[in-house]
Amino acid sequence: MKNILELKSVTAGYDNKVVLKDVNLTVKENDFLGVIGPNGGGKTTLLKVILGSLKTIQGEILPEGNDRCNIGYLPQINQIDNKFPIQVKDVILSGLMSHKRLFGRYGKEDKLRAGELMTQMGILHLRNKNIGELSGGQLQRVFLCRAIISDPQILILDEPDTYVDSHFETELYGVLDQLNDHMAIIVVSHDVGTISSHVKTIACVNGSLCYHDSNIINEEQLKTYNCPIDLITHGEVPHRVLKHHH
Ligand SMILES: Nc1ncnc2c1ncn2[C@@H]1O[C@H](COP(=O)(O)OP(=O)(O)OP(=O)(O)O)[C@@H](O)[C@H]1O
Repeated sequence: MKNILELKSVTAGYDNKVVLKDVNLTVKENDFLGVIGPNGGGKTTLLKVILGSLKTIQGEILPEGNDRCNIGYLPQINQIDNKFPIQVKDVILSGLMSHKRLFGRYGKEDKLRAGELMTQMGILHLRNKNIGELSGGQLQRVFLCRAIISDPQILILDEPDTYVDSHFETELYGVLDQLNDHMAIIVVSHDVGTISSHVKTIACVNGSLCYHDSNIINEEQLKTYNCPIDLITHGEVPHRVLKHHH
């Protein structure tokens, strides 16, 4: 399987504060990586580095610059400004913006693709609504369509299970399983249990990054990875932290 993104000895942070130290990570085609870790451990910082919105202090990311792979990104829903008066269909099409020349218009095919995705996510009836009128789960679906409309090589989701009902959560992971046939997926979650049965491998981020080449991980391993279980699960600690991948 081909490597599509590599982080080599990356150190990153803000001003003089180092948040991630000496991080190594390789993403291959068809990877489905779950990123877990305690609050403030650096999960979002890792995503910013991968997305190129935060410069590294040290280390390198391959491929460099313009050769960087195409990445689709679903931000945390609470970071989205839904007061901005924009319609659902235009939000989804805006996922193609960086692929269009400046002032490039969306073509017929782009609009058809947006329609297909909205149908797939069950939100076609919302296409002319302003995003401010949507529920958290509906907004999540809209931004997922936006993230995948350009058919990226890697899809990154930051806490996609927040603000969604359990029905959509199951549906979401069903959609992700399908997408994983032709794109790598990185999903950040606080909740080990939720992502457990869907990811193929796991990275624990708590200042450093420990890669676990399996979706089954136990409490002991989490401790050695500097990822204390009590900090990353809500409520009861499950006996078996992660289930088998089906
Ligand atoms: N823009 C910023 N400027 C300065 N410090 C920041 C900035 N963003 C994050 N930090 C700090 O970096 C550390 C890691 O934050 P980050 O958001 O990456 O963690 P996280 O693992 O995603 O946390 P959470 O699970 O709470 O979302 C925290 O101590 C945070 O306060």
